[in-house]
Amino acid sequence: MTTEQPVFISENELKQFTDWKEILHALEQAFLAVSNTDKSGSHPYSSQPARTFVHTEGGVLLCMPGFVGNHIVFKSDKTSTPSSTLACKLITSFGDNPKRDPPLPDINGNIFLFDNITGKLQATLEANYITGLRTAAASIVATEQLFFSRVVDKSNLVLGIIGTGTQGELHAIGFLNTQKFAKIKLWNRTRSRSERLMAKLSDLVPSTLNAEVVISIHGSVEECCKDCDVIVTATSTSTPLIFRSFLKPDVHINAIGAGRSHHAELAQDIYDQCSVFIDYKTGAKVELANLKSNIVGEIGEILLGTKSVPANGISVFQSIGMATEDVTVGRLFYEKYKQARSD
Ligand SMILES: NC(=O)C1=CN([C@@H]2O[C@H](COP(=O)(O)OP(=O)(O)OC[C@H]3O[C@@H](n4cnc5c(N)ncnc54)[C@H](O)[C@@H]3O)[C@@H](O)[C@H]2O)C=CC1
Ligand SMILES: O=C(O)C1=NCCCC1
Repeated sequence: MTTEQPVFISENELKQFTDWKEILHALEQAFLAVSNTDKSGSHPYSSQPARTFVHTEGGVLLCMPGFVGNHIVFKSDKTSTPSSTLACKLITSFGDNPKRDPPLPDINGNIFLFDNITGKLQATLEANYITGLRTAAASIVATEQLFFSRVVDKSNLVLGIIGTGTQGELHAIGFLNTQKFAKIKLWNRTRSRSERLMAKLSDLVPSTLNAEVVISIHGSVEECCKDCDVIVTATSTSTPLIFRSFLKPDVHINAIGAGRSHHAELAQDIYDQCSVFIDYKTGAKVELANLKSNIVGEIGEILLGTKSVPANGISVFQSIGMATEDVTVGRLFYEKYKQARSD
């Protein structure tokens, strides 16, 4: 039996292993795993309860356990045999943190990876950066399925980012690295935060798929959403920021922010008319219980071919965030860490 001690993998170590293609693959595996009910086939499968919340005076602690069986860790390794991974993310959200001196992130978390045979802890991974990456990758996979699959003319597409905090930033970077856009439009409640992101993106752009992209900052949500084909909302607002009249008829929205509820960013007149897809039904039963809209299905059901994509109209990916995403992405980063150590 192994006597090895668990390793701790810091944010700085993790950053050098970022590979968007592999992360998108890990997300596809997570989506497939939650929607697949057949353990005997070739697809991954999962065990994942709804996450639990512990509320305190200052914030909330989320406990996110998950297991994914029969998943392929590396897309690029054609010979890799399927793996099974057990993990639990513990993550806090303390809304006053950004106002502290020095400021702290609102969200702070760690992923605990366990040996699938013995149940022993193998690794603790700092999870602020991974949470941002996997949330952005979930939106990118959802956008590929719900938007790019139904769009004929892919030239001159416009992406809008509403909320340029940690999640907004990683979404912008993820989309720049994986999809073609002619323009990226930014809005944030505090303009200086959009300016900071614009400067960062301008430095990154030459090394991405989008060397010619035009980036702009907007003074109102309405102006930012105008002409957008794809929108990301990544704010902690508790009241709606986007109304139907701001939108193109076939826009796709990734709504990821979680203020008082997970569906506060979009007005009811959008939910009255759109097709909503989610990450997992088990979580939606709890966290989207008050959402009045047409929830068509899970992204994994599209990937499995058991649900089809509406040909037109507004599509919304209502991202809750789920443990299986942290399971497959956490395992990918752990394997990359081990490879780097053995080189
Ligand atoms: N769906 C998912 O899987 C995940 C969702 N989240 C949620 O995404 C949201 C953003 O998270 P981070 O970027 O990490 O936080 P952050 O603190 O870096 O950014 C928060 C953003 O929300 C904006 N904001 C806050 N209150 C607002 C209001 N009333 N009106 C307009 N804008 C407002 C801020 O200006 C800032 O741009 C949070 O609600 C968080 O809980 C975070 C991680 C995963
Ligand atoms: O999925 C996650 O991770 C989170 N979702 C909501 C806010 C905290 C982190």
